[in-house]
Amino acid sequence: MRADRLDLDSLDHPGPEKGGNTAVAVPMVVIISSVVLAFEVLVLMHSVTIRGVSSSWAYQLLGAGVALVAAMQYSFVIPMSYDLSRSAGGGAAASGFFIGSNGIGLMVGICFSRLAWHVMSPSQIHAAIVLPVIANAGLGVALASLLASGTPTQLELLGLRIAMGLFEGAGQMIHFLVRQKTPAHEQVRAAVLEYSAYALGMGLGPLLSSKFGAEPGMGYNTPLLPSTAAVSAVSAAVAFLGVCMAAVLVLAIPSSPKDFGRENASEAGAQDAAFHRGNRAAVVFLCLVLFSLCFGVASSVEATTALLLEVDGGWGYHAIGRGIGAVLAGTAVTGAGLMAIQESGLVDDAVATWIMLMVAAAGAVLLLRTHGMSAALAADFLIYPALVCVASVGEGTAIEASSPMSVFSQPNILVMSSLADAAARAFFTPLGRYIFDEGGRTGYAYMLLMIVAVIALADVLIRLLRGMASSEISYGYDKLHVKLGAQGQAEKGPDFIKVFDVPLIEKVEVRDKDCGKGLVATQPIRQGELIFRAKFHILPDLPGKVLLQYGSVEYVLDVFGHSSLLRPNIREMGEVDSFTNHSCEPNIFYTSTQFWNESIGDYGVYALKNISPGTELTADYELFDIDLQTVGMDLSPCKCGSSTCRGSIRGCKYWPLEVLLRRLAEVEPIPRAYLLEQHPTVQFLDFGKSTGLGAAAPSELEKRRWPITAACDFEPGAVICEGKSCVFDCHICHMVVNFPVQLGPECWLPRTVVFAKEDLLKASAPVNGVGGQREERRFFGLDLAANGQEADAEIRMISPTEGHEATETFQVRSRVQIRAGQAFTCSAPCLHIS
Ligand SMILES: C[S@@+](CC[C@H](N)C(=O)[O-])C[C@H]1O[C@@H](n2cnc3c(N)ncnc32)[C@H](O)[C@@H]1O
Repeated sequence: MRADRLDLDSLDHPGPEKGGNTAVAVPMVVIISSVVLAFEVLVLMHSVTIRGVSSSWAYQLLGAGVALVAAMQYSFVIPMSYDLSRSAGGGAAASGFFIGSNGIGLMVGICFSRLAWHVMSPSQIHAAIVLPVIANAGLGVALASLLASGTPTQLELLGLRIAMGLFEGAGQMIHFLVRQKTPAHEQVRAAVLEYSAYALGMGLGPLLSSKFGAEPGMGYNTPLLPSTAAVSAVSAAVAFLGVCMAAVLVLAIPSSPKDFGRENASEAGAQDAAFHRGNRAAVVFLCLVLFSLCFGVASSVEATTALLLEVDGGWGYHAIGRGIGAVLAGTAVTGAGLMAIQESGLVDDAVATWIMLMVAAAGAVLLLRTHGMSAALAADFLIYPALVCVASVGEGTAIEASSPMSVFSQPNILVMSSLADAAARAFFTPLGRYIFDEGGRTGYAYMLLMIVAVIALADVLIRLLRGMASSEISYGYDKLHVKLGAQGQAEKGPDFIKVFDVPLIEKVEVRDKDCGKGLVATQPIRQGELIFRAKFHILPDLPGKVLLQYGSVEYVLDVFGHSSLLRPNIREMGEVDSFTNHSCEPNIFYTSTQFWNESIGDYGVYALKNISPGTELTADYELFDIDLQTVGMDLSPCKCGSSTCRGSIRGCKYWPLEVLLRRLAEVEPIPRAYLLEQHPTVQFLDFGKSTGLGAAAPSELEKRRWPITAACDFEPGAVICEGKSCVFDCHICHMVVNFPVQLGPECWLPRTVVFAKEDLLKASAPVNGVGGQREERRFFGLDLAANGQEADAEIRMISPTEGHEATETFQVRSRVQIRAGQAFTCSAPCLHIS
């Protein structure tokens, strides 16, 4: 098919007709860049809080915005690049090299991002990612001025293309962040959104530049590349360099930002358990192959169609710019359509991918069978958008299969796919033009069909391997499903083992803080106040994700990252409270569990201090009954920033018990004092320390009482304990007792016990002789024997009566032998207050 062979040298290039319109081009780029930039900065600074839009959507829009700007800049120069490439000499392959040359800058930028992601802390990353965006906007202005000014040189244009690639690569840090904030089930959507925005930018760029930029055929000089052979060697070397850099980056650099290193260990363990290692490697590898082939073919089609239109059709640069711009903008529309289809659940990823592959194949066949220019453009219209969408599904799939602590972490997969993209651009663009030049339309069309067939094969293999992995996952989920009844699973897909639909808490909001998400007060909160009642859920100790719907915002909780091991095989996961961060100077405190059964329970979250709006609510994790290392949380170093920060937070079991109990005793009276102040009808009794008494843990989960028992064996007549009693009005019926339990020598556990009405009556005796409205009883806190029943012990008052409401001391003596750990009943003294 040598008849199709292109003779670039024989082309008659138009000379420069006029300079660009600087006055229009610069403000255009400034305005577009500024709008997108302002949006990005707003999202980055978290001042965009749109109710009804999940924060993960906001991040995905941010990623799309960044991609749009990068693509617009990249493609603004495309018509010029075609012109530039031809003046460089070296034939079709050389022109391809010019078009793909920003891949070199891209690779360097990607390496920079990946290193920065590792070296910087999360807060530094948040601050730093604004920089590439700002630099990019500046570059856009420079580009517009240069092109509009009239006579850019080859070197200037090449420099700009490489700089564009560099900044695009540096902007990868933003994509790392975006993908980190995107839950697994939204990764494909995030990728499609990003690549659609990218394609839209690629479409807008040539349209804008053909309208406002410099005219082509201007004063380029100094041909840079001499021959096709040299260009082929350089592009193969660039592709090889990309592969090597990917290998070094993913193997040598840990996956997480500086302080997040071990935090994700349990998550990694969970995901590793759900996804066989070999399968993961194969899935990621195949996704990358698919991804780079798709992008390679897409960029090759884009550049080759331009060549075809120019050489065969005699199209001018502006017409080519508009045509290709329209194809790329069409990609954005296809991407949006794909997203809409995915969101509506009409077809799944597999069906959508296969439809698009068939469309791409139809495009190649069209190229094979027809000769007109409109058919060539139509083929581009069919192939380019379809393959970009397949590529984005491939990248999303690879990220779904990521595992934080392995080589296949999200940042690593993004680096690998970006480098694969850069290498594919650098390699396939000249290759496509070269094959077209050598083999004509037919050869080129066969090449495309062959690559589409390889992509299809890769897709089949990926789906087979994923199917094997997901059957492993679903085994675990099925068990959970049976046990827990995973409501919401049907609508939300198999990603979630549970959906917690939580009403808004009046004074609290979830916001991004230095240690990830945190709870922040939105209104003043008084010391001791009950801020909210927090619910917790009992889950099996298996990996999985839970969807937390808080008002209209959705958060994803990871079972291993957001729950603690309650006992072997059972975990406890809170709802909004899962976002409470630790501080060594906490301002909230949890009361003991008030209620729980086999699936849920709740506890009170109280303020230890007056808390002003905007202050983060923090608890002291070392007051919880958990070993942070065992549950996979690592707070070393602690980032609470308080002046008394203990530096490393490991769990209460590492504290001397005496110190721990003293600290518990310090905080418990605070909510209690507030409660008593707010509710004068609640009576409080400090029973006092007693060496003779203990408390038995409830034998079954549903029992919430902690029965009082003998701490050791007592012979008949022995003194079991001395305690404090008080008189209360039976109609009020609220009694809170501080009942310290001895755990060792000088080691007391303060315990607040709330007596319900029936327990109150059992633990008190009627006081005779007081008239009026009040029906009064004396409260002892111990179970009294019912009338006619033999009591195991006897209560005697030992302190002088100072008034009928005064607290009085009593003594308990055993009547029979009482064994250690045994619950016992007492006989009440005869009470008469005149
Ligand atoms: C229960 S979660 C709290 C919510 C968490 N910030 C999030 O975004 O999901 C506990 C995790 O928060 C982080 N964290 C909380 N307080 C911290 C602190 N004082 N210093 C360092 N990391 C902290 C740790 O990564 C810890 O594993």
